[in-house]
Amino acid sequence: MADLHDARELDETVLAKLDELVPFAPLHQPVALAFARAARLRWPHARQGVAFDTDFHASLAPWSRRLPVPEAWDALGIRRYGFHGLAFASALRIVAGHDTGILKGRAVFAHLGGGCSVNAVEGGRSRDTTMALTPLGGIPSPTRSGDLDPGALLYLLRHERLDAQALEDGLDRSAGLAGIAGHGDMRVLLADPGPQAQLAVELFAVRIAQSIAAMATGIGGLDHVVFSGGIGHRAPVLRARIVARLAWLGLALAPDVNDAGATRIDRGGGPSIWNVAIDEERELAESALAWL
Ligand SMILES: Nc1ncnc2c1ncn2[C@@H]1O[C@H](COP(=O)(O)OP(=O)(O)O)[C@@H](O)[C@H]1O
Ligand SMILES: CC(=O)OP(=O)(O)O
Ligand SMILES: [Mg+2]
Repeated sequence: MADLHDARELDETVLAKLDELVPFAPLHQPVALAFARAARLRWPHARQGVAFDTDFHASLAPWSRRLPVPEAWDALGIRRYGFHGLAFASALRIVAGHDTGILKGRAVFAHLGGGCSVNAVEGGRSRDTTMALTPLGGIPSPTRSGDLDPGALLYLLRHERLDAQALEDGLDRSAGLAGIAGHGDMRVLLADPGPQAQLAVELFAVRIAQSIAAMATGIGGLDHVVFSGGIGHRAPVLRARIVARLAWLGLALAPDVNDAGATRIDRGGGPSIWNVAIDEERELAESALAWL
C-alpha cells in the first residue's frame, strides 16, 4: 500500500496490487475494481488512470500515522492511511474559492456520508484523520461501527465463536446508526421520535463533535470547520446539534443561513463554518489531468 501514492496509469501491475487491497476495504474496493475492468473491456484503446482516496493523507503527522501497536505489526503495514481524501480535497478547494485563509489556517473537516470521517488540515495539508487502516475505523457511520474497544472483538472471537466473516458483516453492515436504530438513513432517524432513533442521532452528534474538538487539539486550534457528505451537507438539524456542543470553542451557527443550506453558515466572530456540496469526480479528473 505504501508505494501507491500519486495518480498514475492503471495497468495490469497496478490492478494486481489493488486486488491485494480488497481485504482492507471490502465494501469499496471490489466495486471500484469491477468498474475499472468493465471500462477496460468497453474502451480497450483508452488510457486509464487511477487516483487514490488515501493520497490526501500522505502528509499525516507521524503521531497520527503510527498506531500504538507492536513494531512488528507496524512493519506489516498496520498504520493509519485515512480515507475520503478526494472528498476532503474537494471541500478544501471549494472553501478556498471563498476564503483563501483556509489554505494557511487550522481547519477541521467533517465528511458525513455513507462513510463518515473527520480530518484535521493545517496549512492546506492533512495532519490527522479519524479513519485509519480501513474505512471501518474512527467515528460511527450509517452502517459501520467506527472505533470500538478492541477487546470486544477478542471477546466475540473467543467466547461467542464468531468468525471473521460474521465480525465483518456485523461491523460493516449492521453497526453504526443501523446497529442502534435498525437502519442507517439519517432522514428517517431525524423524523423518528422513538427512543432508539433518538439515541442513534445523539450518539452520532456527540461523537462527531468530540472528534472535531480532538482534531483541533492535534493541530493546536481551530479557524474553520467544514461539513460535507450526504448527511453533513443535507441535514441542517444535525449540523446544529454538532455545533451546539462546540460552543465552548467559540463555534456558533447563523440559524437561518444554516437552515437555508448556504455555503458559509457561521454567525461571525468565531471560527468560520462551511457547508459544501463536494465533487469527488472532479478531484479524480484533476488528478488525471496532472498525471496525463
Ligand atoms: N436530506 C438528508 N438528510 C439527512 N441525511 C441524508 C439526506 N440525504 C441523504 N442523506 C444521507 O446521506 C448518506 C449518503 O451520503 P453520500 O455522501 O451521498 O453517500 P456515499 O458516501 O455513499 O457517496 C445516506 O446515509 C443518507 O441517509
Ligand atoms: C472511504 C469511504 O468510507 O467511502 P464512503 O463514505 O463513500 O463509503
Ligand atoms: Mg462517500
